[in-house]
Amino acid sequence: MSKSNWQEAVSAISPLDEAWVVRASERLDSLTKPPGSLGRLEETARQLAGITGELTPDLSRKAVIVMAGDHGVCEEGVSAFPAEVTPQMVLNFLNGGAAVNVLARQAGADVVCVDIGVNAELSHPELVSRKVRKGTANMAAGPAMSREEAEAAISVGIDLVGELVERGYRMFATGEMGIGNTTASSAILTVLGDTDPAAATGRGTGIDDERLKHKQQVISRAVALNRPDATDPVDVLAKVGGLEIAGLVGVILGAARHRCPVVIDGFISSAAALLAARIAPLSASYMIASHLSQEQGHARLLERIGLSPMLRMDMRLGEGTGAVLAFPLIEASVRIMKEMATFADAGVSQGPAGGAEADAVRDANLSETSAQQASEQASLLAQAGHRA
Ligand SMILES: O=C(O)c1ccc[n+]([C@@H]2O[C@H](COP(=O)([O-])O)[C@@H](O)[C@H]2O)c1
Ligand SMILES: Cc1cc2nc[nH]c2cc1C
Repeated sequence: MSKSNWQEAVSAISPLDEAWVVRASERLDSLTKPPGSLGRLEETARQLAGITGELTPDLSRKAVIVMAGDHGVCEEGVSAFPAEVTPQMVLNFLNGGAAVNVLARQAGADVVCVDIGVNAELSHPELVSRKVRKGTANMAAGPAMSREEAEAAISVGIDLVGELVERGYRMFATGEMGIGNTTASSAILTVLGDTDPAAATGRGTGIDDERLKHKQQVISRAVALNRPDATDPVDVLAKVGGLEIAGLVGVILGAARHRCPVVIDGFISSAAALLAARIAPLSASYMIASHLSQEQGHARLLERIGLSPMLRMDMRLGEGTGAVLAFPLIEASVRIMKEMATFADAGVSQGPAGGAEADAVRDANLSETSAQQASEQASLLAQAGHRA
């Protein structure tokens, strides 16, 4: 059987370039600061070098891809908001009035809004119309979609990233809109994260205690009915996932395929990231976790992928809002590499004071620092892929 285009993309994902991680480490240790003192910025600079094969990649052309889809499981009363909010918010994104639009403008990023599975017929000059089907089916009554539909939605994400890379985009953020999609994401965490539905389920748009219990029962019912195979991530996606989640799996795989960093937003995006990491373990090293959502289960999802979030903002909106907030931090790490003076340039003394012996100690420490950090990071990134 010939490979589908998404399987081709998966086979084309390669590991980070370790030689560039080491080069980045050496550069970082030559800059006027104690080694390692810029913490996560340094880690990000090394990761970006390993991803792009450049010390100072130009990531200024960047987009948040907001995948939108409806969820049949809304019939079960699992959300605090009605399903019609999904198409209404799509129009809000297109008109520039949603939170993600504001934060994207602040970060100098473009918002690309995709109809991958909204029930309504939507039309707007800026809308990317790639509907795979009108909404998922209710997973509490049968599979959310067929395997073919899940694969088609993954391909939508991969193809879109390919098109954007052609147009010069070099960094991506994941965003989504779909009333009911925290139910799908919690079901994914339950199955792939081997997690009790109670620990995997949160309040989404803001449900009360009674509805939360009901939502957990709906998830347990959907998992028992569909029996997704935890060793087959595409089966899990088709049976208890969502079209926009599948589209984001494609965005993540596509970014990794094109050696671009992909910034992961909150709970739903992280469910897509866990699926992507299970489909293609190497894709995990291209991910940057932006923030820790308030949604119950998010920390566990990130831990299962081996990611640690950059920010804690007590947000739980989705849309890509947290991911877009992290863009300037990621660009700051490139700027550090580009603009900071080295010890030699600035005539700043490096390491412990006094004598040839101190110099020798310093040199030993420094070379250890570079090599150690680079190899630690390479192995952490490899482990992230391995764990997922
Ligand atoms: O990303 C998150 O962490 C997040 C947490 C809670 C809710 N959301 C957003 O809220 C919607 C899903 O919530 P719900 O309650 O309808 O399942 C969907 O449009 C998401 O973008 C997003
Ligand atoms: C208003 C609204 C905006 C959203 N953005 C993402 N999910 C959302 C859910 C609601 C209800």
